[in-house]
Amino acid sequence: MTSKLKPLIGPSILNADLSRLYEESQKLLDNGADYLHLDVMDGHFVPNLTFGHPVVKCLRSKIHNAFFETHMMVANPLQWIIPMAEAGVNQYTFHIEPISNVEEVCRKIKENGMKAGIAIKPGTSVTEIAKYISISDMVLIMTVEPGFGGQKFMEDQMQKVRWLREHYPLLDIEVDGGVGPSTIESCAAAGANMIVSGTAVIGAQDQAATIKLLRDTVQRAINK
Ligand SMILES: O=C(CO)[C@H](O)[C@H](O)COP(=O)(O)O
Ligand SMILES: [Fe+2]
Repeated sequence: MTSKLKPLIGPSILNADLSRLYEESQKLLDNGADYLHLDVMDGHFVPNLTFGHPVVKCLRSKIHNAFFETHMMVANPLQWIIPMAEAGVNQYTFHIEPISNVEEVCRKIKENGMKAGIAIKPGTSVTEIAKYISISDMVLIMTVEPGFGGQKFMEDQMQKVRWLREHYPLLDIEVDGGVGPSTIESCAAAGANMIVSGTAVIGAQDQAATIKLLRDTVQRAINK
Protein backbone atom coordinates (compact mmCIF):
# COMPACT_ATOMS: atom_id res chain seq x y z
CA MET A 1 0.00 0.00 0.00
CA THR A 2 1.32 3.46 -0.80
CA SER A 3 1.09 6.04 1.92
CA LYS A 4 1.90 9.70 2.25
CA LEU A 5 2.83 9.29 5.90
CA LYS A 6 6.45 10.14 6.60
CA PRO A 7 8.56 9.23 9.60
CA LEU A 8 9.89 12.45 11.13
CA ILE A 9 12.28 12.62 14.06
CA GLY A 10 12.24 15.78 16.17
CA PRO A 11 14.72 15.75 19.02
CA SER A 12 13.90 17.76 22.13
CA ILE A 13 16.69 19.96 23.44
CA LEU A 14 15.10 20.12 26.91
CA ASN A 15 17.83 18.07 28.57
CA ALA A 16 20.69 19.42 26.45
CA ASP A 17 23.26 21.93 27.71
CA LEU A 18 21.12 25.01 27.13
CA SER A 19 24.12 27.33 27.48
CA ARG A 20 25.04 25.86 24.09
CA LEU A 21 21.57 25.87 22.58
CA TYR A 22 22.70 26.77 19.06
CA GLU A 23 25.60 24.26 18.96
CA GLU A 24 23.44 21.45 20.41
CA SER A 25 20.61 22.21 17.96
CA GLN A 26 22.91 22.38 14.93
CA LYS A 27 24.55 19.11 15.97
CA LEU A 28 21.12 17.41 16.07
CA LEU A 29 20.32 18.71 12.60
CA ASP A 30 23.72 17.65 11.27
CA ASN A 31 23.04 14.20 12.71
CA GLY A 32 19.81 13.84 10.75
CA ALA A 33 17.03 15.41 12.82
CA ASP A 34 14.02 16.26 10.65
CA TYR A 35 12.88 19.08 12.92
CA LEU A 36 13.56 20.60 16.34
CA HIS A 37 11.05 20.21 19.18
CA LEU A 38 11.38 23.22 21.48
CA ASP A 39 9.73 22.78 24.89
CA VAL A 40 8.23 26.02 26.19
CA MET A 41 6.99 25.93 29.81
CA ASP A 42 5.39 28.78 31.71
CA GLY A 43 5.43 27.57 35.34
CA HIS A 44 1.60 27.57 35.39
CA PHE A 45 0.39 24.83 33.08
CA VAL A 46 3.37 22.75 34.22
CA PRO A 47 5.52 23.12 37.35
CA ASN A 48 8.65 24.09 35.43
CA LEU A 49 10.09 26.98 33.42
CA THR A 50 12.18 26.82 30.30
CA PHE A 51 12.40 29.59 27.70
CA GLY A 52 10.15 31.71 25.53
CA HIS A 53 10.05 33.50 22.20
CA PRO A 54 13.15 35.69 22.75
CA VAL A 55 15.32 32.57 22.95
CA VAL A 56 13.57 30.94 19.97
CA LYS A 57 14.16 34.13 17.98
CA CYS A 58 17.90 34.06 18.79
CA LEU A 59 18.10 30.41 17.74
CA ARG A 60 16.29 31.22 14.47
CA SER A 61 18.79 33.99 13.76
CA LYS A 62 21.52 31.33 13.63
CA ILE A 63 19.55 28.41 12.15
CA HIS A 64 17.64 29.62 9.12
CA ASN A 65 16.21 26.57 7.42
CA ALA A 66 15.23 23.98 10.01
CA PHE A 67 11.59 23.31 10.90
CA PHE A 68 10.92 24.55 14.46
CA GLU A 69 8.04 23.11 16.48
CA THR A 70 7.33 24.76 19.81
CA HIS A 71 5.59 22.51 22.33
CA MET A 72 3.64 25.11 24.28
CA MET A 73 3.10 23.88 27.84
CA VAL A 74 1.42 27.13 28.79
CA ALA A 75 -1.83 28.18 30.45
CA ASN A 76 -2.77 30.72 27.78
CA PRO A 77 -1.69 29.53 24.32
CA LEU A 78 -3.45 32.43 22.58
CA GLN A 79 -1.02 34.87 24.21
CA TRP A 80 2.15 33.59 22.55
CA ILE A 81 1.03 32.98 18.96
CA ILE A 82 2.16 36.30 17.45
CA PRO A 83 5.48 36.45 19.34
CA MET A 84 6.29 32.87 18.33
CA ALA A 85 5.33 33.49 14.70
CA GLU A 86 7.58 36.57 14.70
CA ALA A 87 10.36 34.48 16.23
CA GLY A 88 10.24 32.15 13.21
CA VAL A 89 8.34 29.16 14.53
CA ASN A 90 6.88 26.78 11.91
CA GLN A 91 4.52 24.74 14.08
CA TYR A 92 2.82 25.84 17.27
CA THR A 93 1.67 22.84 19.29
CA PHE A 94 -0.48 23.60 22.34
CA HIS A 95 -2.43 21.71 24.98
CA ILE A 96 -6.19 21.74 24.84
CA GLU A 97 -6.66 21.11 28.60
CA PRO A 98 -6.46 24.65 30.01
CA ILE A 99 -8.66 26.35 27.41
CA SER A 100 -12.14 26.38 25.91
CA ASN A 101 -11.27 28.30 22.71
CA VAL A 102 -9.35 25.62 20.79
CA GLU A 103 -10.91 26.67 17.47
CA GLU A 104 -9.88 30.29 17.95
CA VAL A 105 -6.31 29.30 18.85
CA CYS A 106 -6.00 27.03 15.78
CA ARG A 107 -7.40 29.75 13.54
CA LYS A 108 -5.01 32.38 14.87
CA ILE A 109 -1.99 30.07 14.56
CA LYS A 110 -2.82 29.50 10.88
CA GLU A 111 -3.54 33.18 10.25
CA ASN A 112 -0.01 33.82 11.47
CA GLY A 113 1.51 31.38 9.03
CA MET A 114 2.22 28.44 11.32
CA LYS A 115 0.92 24.87 11.47
CA ALA A 116 -1.33 24.08 14.42
CA GLY A 117 -0.56 21.07 16.59
CA ILE A 118 -2.93 19.99 19.37
CA ALA A 119 -1.70 18.07 22.41
CA ILE A 120 -3.12 16.07 25.30
CA LYS A 121 -1.70 14.99 28.65
CA PRO A 122 -1.81 11.33 29.71
CA GLY A 123 -5.01 11.83 31.74
CA THR A 124 -7.02 13.34 28.87
CA SER A 125 -9.18 11.08 26.74
CA VAL A 126 -8.45 10.79 23.03
CA THR A 127 -12.08 11.63 22.22
CA GLU A 128 -11.48 15.10 23.72
CA ILE A 129 -8.94 15.85 21.02
CA ALA A 130 -10.60 13.97 18.17
CA LYS A 131 -13.21 16.69 17.79
CA TYR A 132 -10.50 19.20 16.79
CA ILE A 133 -8.61 17.09 14.26
CA SER A 134 -10.29 18.63 11.23
CA ILE A 135 -9.06 22.11 12.20
CA SER A 136 -5.50 21.11 13.15
CA ASP A 137 -2.39 19.80 11.40
CA MET A 138 -1.08 17.30 13.94
CA VAL A 139 -1.97 15.56 17.19
CA LEU A 140 0.53 15.09 20.03
CA ILE A 141 -0.08 12.25 22.46
CA MET A 142 2.07 12.86 25.55
CA THR A 143 3.71 9.72 26.86
CA VAL A 144 4.81 11.32 30.16
CA GLU A 145 3.26 13.99 32.35
CA PRO A 146 4.45 17.22 30.71
CA GLY A 147 6.98 19.30 32.62
CA PHE A 148 10.26 17.41 32.70
CA GLY A 149 12.56 15.45 30.44
CA GLY A 150 13.99 12.05 31.32
CA GLN A 151 10.78 10.45 32.60
CA LYS A 152 9.56 6.89 32.01
CA PHE A 153 7.56 6.18 28.86
CA MET A 154 3.86 5.45 29.54
CA GLU A 155 2.99 2.42 27.44
CA ASP A 156 -0.72 2.75 28.28
CA GLN A 157 -0.89 5.86 26.07
CA MET A 158 -0.38 3.69 22.98
CA GLN A 159 -4.08 2.80 22.95
CA LYS A 160 -4.77 6.46 22.07
CA VAL A 161 -2.25 6.33 19.21
CA ARG A 162 -3.77 3.08 17.92
CA TRP A 163 -7.27 4.55 18.04
CA LEU A 164 -6.18 7.68 16.15
CA ARG A 165 -4.30 5.70 13.49
CA GLU A 166 -7.28 3.40 12.97
CA HIS A 167 -9.62 6.35 12.44
CA TYR A 168 -7.19 8.73 10.68
CA PRO A 169 -4.79 6.78 8.43
CA LEU A 170 -2.95 9.88 7.15
CA LEU A 171 -2.91 12.03 10.31
CA ASP A 172 0.45 13.19 11.63
CA ILE A 173 0.58 11.67 15.12
CA GLU A 174 3.42 12.69 17.43
CA VAL A 175 4.55 11.04 20.64
CA ASP A 176 6.65 12.81 23.26
CA GLY A 177 8.17 11.65 26.53
CA GLY A 178 10.50 8.77 27.30
CA VAL A 179 10.81 7.81 23.64
CA GLY A 180 14.07 6.21 22.51
CA PRO A 181 15.50 2.97 21.13
CA SER A 182 13.84 0.86 23.84
CA THR A 183 10.32 2.27 23.31
CA ILE A 184 10.24 3.18 19.61
CA GLU A 185 8.92 -0.24 18.48
CA SER A 186 5.83 0.27 20.57
CA CYS A 187 5.25 3.83 19.25
CA ALA A 188 5.79 2.77 15.65
CA ALA A 189 3.55 -0.30 15.90
CA ALA A 190 0.76 1.81 17.43
CA GLY A 191 0.98 4.21 14.47
CA ALA A 192 2.99 7.26 15.57
CA ASN A 193 4.99 8.85 12.74
CA MET A 194 6.38 11.99 14.40
CA ILE A 195 8.82 11.08 17.13
CA VAL A 196 10.10 13.42 19.81
CA SER A 197 13.09 12.10 21.68
CA GLY A 198 15.06 14.08 24.22
CA THR A 199 17.28 12.29 26.69
CA ALA A 200 17.78 9.21 24.49
CA VAL A 201 19.12 11.26 21.56
CA ILE A 202 20.99 13.96 23.50
CA GLY A 203 22.76 11.36 25.64
CA ALA A 204 23.47 8.91 22.82
CA GLN A 205 27.06 7.91 22.05
CA ASP A 206 26.16 8.08 18.38
CA GLN A 207 23.37 10.60 17.79
CA ALA A 208 23.18 9.97 14.06
CA ALA A 209 22.78 6.22 14.54
CA THR A 210 20.10 6.72 17.19
CA ILE A 211 18.11 9.13 15.01
CA LYS A 212 18.41 6.69 12.08
CA LEU A 213 17.25 3.78 14.22
CA LEU A 214 14.17 5.75 15.31
CA ARG A 215 13.36 6.75 11.72
CA ASP A 216 13.96 3.25 10.26
CA THR A 217 11.72 1.66 12.90
CA VAL A 218 8.85 4.03 12.05
CA GLN A 219 9.40 3.58 8.30
CA ARG A 220 9.20 -0.21 8.67
CA ALA A 221 5.89 0.09 10.53
CA ILE A 222 4.50 2.44 7.87
CA ASN A 223 5.54 0.02 5.11
CA LYS A 224 3.67 -2.91 6.71
O1 LIG B 1 7.57 17.80 26.51
C1 LIG B 1 8.46 17.27 27.14
C2 LIG B 1 8.37 17.16 28.61
O2 LIG B 1 7.22 17.78 29.05
C3 LIG B 1 9.71 16.82 26.41
O3 LIG B 1 9.57 17.07 25.04
C4 LIG B 1 9.99 15.35 26.62
O4 LIG B 1 10.01 15.00 27.95
C5 LIG B 1 11.26 14.92 25.87
O5 LIG B 1 12.25 14.50 26.69
P1 LIG B 1 12.54 12.96 27.04
O6 LIG B 1 12.70 12.22 25.74
O7 LIG B 1 13.78 13.05 27.84
O8 LIG B 1 11.35 12.45 27.82
FE1 LIG C 1 7.78 18.23 24.43
